[in-house]
Amino acid sequence: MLLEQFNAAPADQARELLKPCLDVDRWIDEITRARPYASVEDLLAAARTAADPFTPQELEGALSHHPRIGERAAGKSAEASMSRSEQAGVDPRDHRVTTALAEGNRAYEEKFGRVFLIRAAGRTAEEILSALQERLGHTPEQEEPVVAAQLREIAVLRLEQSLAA
Ligand SMILES: NC(=O)NC1=NC(=O)NC1=O
Repeated sequence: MLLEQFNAAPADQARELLKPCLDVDRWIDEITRARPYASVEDLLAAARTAADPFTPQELEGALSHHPRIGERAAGKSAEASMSRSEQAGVDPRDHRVTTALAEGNRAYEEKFGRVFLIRAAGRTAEEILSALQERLGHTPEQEEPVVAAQLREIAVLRLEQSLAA
């Protein structure tokens, strides 16, 4: 959908485009209500700051839509196909990488009680693994803003893609 269409669309269609980017109603509402946007950059800037900070409940809800790193999202939904392309840097046939990621994901989930989330697009498996190791050393308080920032980065990338589509 192009910017002009996004600006002019009925609110529920605008919301449908935003939801696979980041499933936080307050974020979707704020961006939808602030239409029309003069440029794609203005819209992406709004996406970077809307509904900031997220509540813990909003974070948990949004995280539930993201498959683990190294696990291919199944299905044909916009979300699943975007997730698969974002994780293109992780070769599921590279057992060293997939094993290390599986172990890191498990350790992270044990420590933080939620899935390890990272903006995977543009990152190699090695870069993801080193970020995972580094973040395993965080306290929950240190980690929460990092998770929120990664969710936003993914949301902005997905929104940019959806507007170009
Ligand atoms: N657990 C994750 O980090 N998942 C993901 N990161 C992305 O960039 N896309 C995903 O699906």
